[in-house]
Amino acid sequence: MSEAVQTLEGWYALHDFRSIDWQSWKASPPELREQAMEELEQFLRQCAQAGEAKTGSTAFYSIVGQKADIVFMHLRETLDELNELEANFQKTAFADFTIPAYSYVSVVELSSYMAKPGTNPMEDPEIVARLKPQLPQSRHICFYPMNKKRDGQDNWYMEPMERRREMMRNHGLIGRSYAGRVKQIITGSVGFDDWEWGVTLFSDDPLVFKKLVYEMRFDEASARYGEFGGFYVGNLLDKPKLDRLFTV
Ligand code: VOV
Repeated sequence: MSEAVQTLEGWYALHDFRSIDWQSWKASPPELREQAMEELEQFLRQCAQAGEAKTGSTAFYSIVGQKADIVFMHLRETLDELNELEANFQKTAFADFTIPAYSYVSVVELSSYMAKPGTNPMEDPEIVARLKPQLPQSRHICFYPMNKKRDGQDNWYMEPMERRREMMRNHGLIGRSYAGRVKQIITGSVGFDDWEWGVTLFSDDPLVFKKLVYEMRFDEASARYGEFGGFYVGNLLDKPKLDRLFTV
């Protein structure tokens, strides 16, 4: 049996994608829409408080295309808190105008392929910060789930540790060449959701997503072993954009 890589886990993650029921939104009286927006903004303020208290982080983006209209990405200490957040949102008047489109449950993960031997990673503030990250306010988000293949000769899980380490080293080198232009949050979802990892990328330039993902397609870890689910891409929903989006 190949040796399983040790992983470090941080905050739990929920990606909550919603579509807007535009027909109901347009047909509802202005007071109800106003109330719904107020309750959404209150929910977002509560989410922001977790960021200020460093007990979690939430990102809120609109989604381009028909897969969904908005996404909340929540990071929290426990699955219970994620459940509470879901319920708190459902209780808002705004949620009545949304239709669940997709969700993804995972946990922020770092694997130890690149770990320095003989050190305790949890004593490294940089590692702790990566396990419990504050989500950036970048202009764009890109999310997709992925697997490492188990198919005949192309079985990631049958590769010896040293081979996998080498491939992850090359993967990391490509990633590092995008430093400062993109932030990646890799969340593990084995046992939690339908794919093995969630990949969430943040950047101010959406073309960086395309170029990075494309370049990685030629790298062995992705070229031979990567399997990918649907891609969701979107734009930061700040207050002016939120108001514009829902004004009818
Ligand atoms: C944007 C930059 C970037 C950088 C710097 C980077 C670096 C690294 C390092 C150093 C490591 C290994 C240690 C760790 O930190 O876990 C990883 C790990 C991982 N990655 Fe990565 N990755 C990036 C970006 C990045 C992207 C864009 C993707 C999607 C791949 C694609 O083809 O679409 C990805 C995937 C992953 C996955 C699924 C894992 C876990 C694999 C496992 O078997 O455990 N990743 N990644």
